[in-house]
Amino acid sequence: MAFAVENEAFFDLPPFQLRLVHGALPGTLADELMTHLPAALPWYQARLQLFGQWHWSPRLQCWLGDPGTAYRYSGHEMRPEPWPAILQSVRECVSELAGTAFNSVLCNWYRHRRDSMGWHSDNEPELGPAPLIASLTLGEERRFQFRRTGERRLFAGIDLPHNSLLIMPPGLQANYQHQLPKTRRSDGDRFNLTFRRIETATA
Ligand SMILES: O=C(O)CCC(=O)C(=O)O
Ligand SMILES: [Fe+2]
Repeated sequence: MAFAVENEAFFDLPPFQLRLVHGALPGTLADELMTHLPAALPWYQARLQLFGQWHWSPRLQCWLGDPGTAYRYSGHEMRPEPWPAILQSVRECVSELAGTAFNSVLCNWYRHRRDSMGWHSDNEPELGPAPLIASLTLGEERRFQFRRTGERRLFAGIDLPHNSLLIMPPGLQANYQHQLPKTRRSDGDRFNLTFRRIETATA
């Protein structure tokens, strides 16, 4: 079930409710980010090992955070890069909307419709047992999908338009997985910034 109030929509993934805020950032800031994110962030393409074979990750990414927010991901210690000036007000705006003091962000750049992210949940131990994750989309609209952990059947899909913020509440990650599949529909650049709070931060 889904319903909308003014600039927000709510989606039930029982027993959790997701909140999608439309027009999350001032429009001029969202447009400015579209122009400047490619050069302003330290993007790279990761190499991933899958069933013994090495592949290029189907997207660009980078990890930003406060000092002390190192993070283990697929067995690698990820040292965050510092926050660039262009993201300071974005971080404040997203923290305010989500009511959470985020100290790190994973940035993803989907360059075209064949870029994607496979099924997973954001359940790294550094995030604590029940993290709240706030996911900001800029650029091309793409569909974000959910399934219950341990099931193959698709449970829900939510279209994430430009300048929207999806708030995934505490508890969701332990019970649902999500993915961003390839698509045939849209083909432009999409940036996604998933704001997180590393509970084990040392600084
Ligand atoms: O691109 C998205 O909307 C999702 C990204 C994501 O799931 C993640 O960074 O963990
Ligand atoms: Fe995720």
